[in-house]
Amino acid sequence: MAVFKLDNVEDLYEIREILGSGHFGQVREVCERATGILWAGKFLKLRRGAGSRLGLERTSVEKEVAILQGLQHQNIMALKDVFESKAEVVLIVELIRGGELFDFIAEKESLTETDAIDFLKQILEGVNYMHSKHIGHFDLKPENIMLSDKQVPNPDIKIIDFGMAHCFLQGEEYKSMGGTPQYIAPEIINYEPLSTAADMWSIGVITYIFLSGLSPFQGDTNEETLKNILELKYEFEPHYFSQTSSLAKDFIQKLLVKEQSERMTAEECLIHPWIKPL
Ligand SMILES: Cc1ccc2c(c1)c1c3c(c(C)cc1n2CCCN)C(=O)NC3=O
Repeated sequence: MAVFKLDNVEDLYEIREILGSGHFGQVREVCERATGILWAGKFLKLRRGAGSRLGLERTSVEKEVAILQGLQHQNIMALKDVFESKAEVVLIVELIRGGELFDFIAEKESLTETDAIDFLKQILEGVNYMHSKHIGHFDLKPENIMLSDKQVPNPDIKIIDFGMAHCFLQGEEYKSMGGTPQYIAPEIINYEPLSTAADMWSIGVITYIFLSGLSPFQGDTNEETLKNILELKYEFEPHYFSQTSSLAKDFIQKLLVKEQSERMTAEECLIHPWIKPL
C-alpha cells in the first residue's frame, strides 16, 4: 500500500479558492507557504466503509498517483506531492491557468484547421508519450485538456485527470465501463478488452468537434449516443464541413474505426499528412 505524506497539508500550503469540482471532489488553488508558488490541490474524498457509495476507493487513488508519478511530459499535468488524512487524499499538481480547451473552443464555436493542428500536435505528443509507457488515459475530452495560458497566441496544452487511466502490464486484459458517452470507443460500450487505441477513438471525436463545434455521435439521450457509436453513425454535415480539407476528414476517418487494431496510433497520427505536411 502506498503511503502518502501524513503532514497536515495546511501546514505547508494555504488553501485558496475552488477552481473546479467533480465526482472526485474539488480542485482548489493552493499557495506553497515556503516559496509563495501557486499550485492546484486536487482534494479527493476517500470512501468511508465498504457500504458507502460516496468518495473514492483508496486503491483507485493509489492507482492514479502511481500513474502520474510515472509521467513527466510538457503536455501532461505534473504531480508534485501527495498528502493524506483520514478522510481525503490531496494531490498537489501544477496550476494550469488557461482553463479548459472546451471553453476556449466554445468561445470560438470552432477552430481553424491550423489552430486545430497546433492543439492536436501537442495532444498527440502527450498521448504518444503515455502510450509508449503502456498507459491509457480513457477519459480524453476537451474538459480534460487545459491551456497553460489562453492569453498567448499559441498556448501550450496540458492533459489532466488520470482518474480513469490504466497502465497495461505485459499480456494483461483490462476492461472498463467508465468514460463520457460522447467520446468513448465501441469496445468500451461492448465491455471488450481495452487497449490504448480507445484513446485514439476519443481523439477522432475531439478532432471532429474542433473543426465543427458538433459532437459526431451525440444523440438526444445517452442511449441514442451509444447506439450511434456502435453503428458508427456519423457524417461530415456539409453545412459545417464544406470548407474542411479532405486531409482533415481522412484523419478523422482513420480514427473513428470500429476495429481497434485498424485505428491510427498516436505515432501514426503525428506523421499523417494533415498533421505533418510533406
Ligand atoms: C484555473 C483552473 C480552473 C479549473 C480547473 C483547474 C485550474 C484545474 C487544474 C487541474 C485539474 C485536475 C482540474 C482543474 N480545474 C477544474 C476543471 C477541469 N476540467 C490540475 O491538475 N491543475 C489545474 O490547474
